[in-house]
Amino acid sequence: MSEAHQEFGAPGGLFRRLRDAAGRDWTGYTWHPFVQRVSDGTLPLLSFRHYLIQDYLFLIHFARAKALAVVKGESLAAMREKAAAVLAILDETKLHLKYCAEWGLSEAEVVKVPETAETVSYTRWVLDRGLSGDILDLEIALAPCTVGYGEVALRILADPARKVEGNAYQSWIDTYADEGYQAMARAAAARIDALGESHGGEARFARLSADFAEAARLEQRFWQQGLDAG
Ligand SMILES: Cc1ncc(CO)c(N)n1
Repeated sequence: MSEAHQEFGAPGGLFRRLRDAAGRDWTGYTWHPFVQRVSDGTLPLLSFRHYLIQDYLFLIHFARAKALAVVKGESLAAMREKAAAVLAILDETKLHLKYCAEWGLSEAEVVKVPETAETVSYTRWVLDRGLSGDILDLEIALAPCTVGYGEVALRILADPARKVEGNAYQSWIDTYADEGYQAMARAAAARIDALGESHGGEARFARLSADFAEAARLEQRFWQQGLDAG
């Protein structure tokens, strides 16, 4: 896999330092077997379906966590960016509902599905980091999600084993490869870099890096629940 991460964060900035420090937790997330099988088209539909329904429920709570970043935003520019990100998350759910509609599942049916432990643990952990910490703690908990899926898409585009023709998961891939999503992911990494400067990232590195790696492991478990359902 090439240099997909070079897209996100500045050299020497807090985002790249956290990503590098997360090591295998990060690569195990962004190149999880679930992702590889989306790329080569061999993921069982049942796996994808389980994942996508849980991801719909995930995004509802993730939007709430992003909204907390509006509340905790320390500048008008930050508040605007986060408000737009809340709307982007709510837009992302259209992808999920489109797939669900193809499977004959309505939104009313999807929201009735109970959240799994993987979904609850990840989303409520992010909310808790934001409630108990400051804006940097919250953004660190949010960033692996936003930036990670940007990297996932770039890894898939660069994958020699990628199935391009007739890949059932192509519209999922397109959503995250889309320039609008990629720009949001780059902006999220840039914000981490800026907050690192303004909010003492250096002195707080040990805790921030533990949180970043924790989010990456929670993401891995999120993919894994899909694989296990296949
Ligand atoms: C679990 C998870 N992480 C990240 C994203 C990207 O928004 C998503 N849709 N779901």
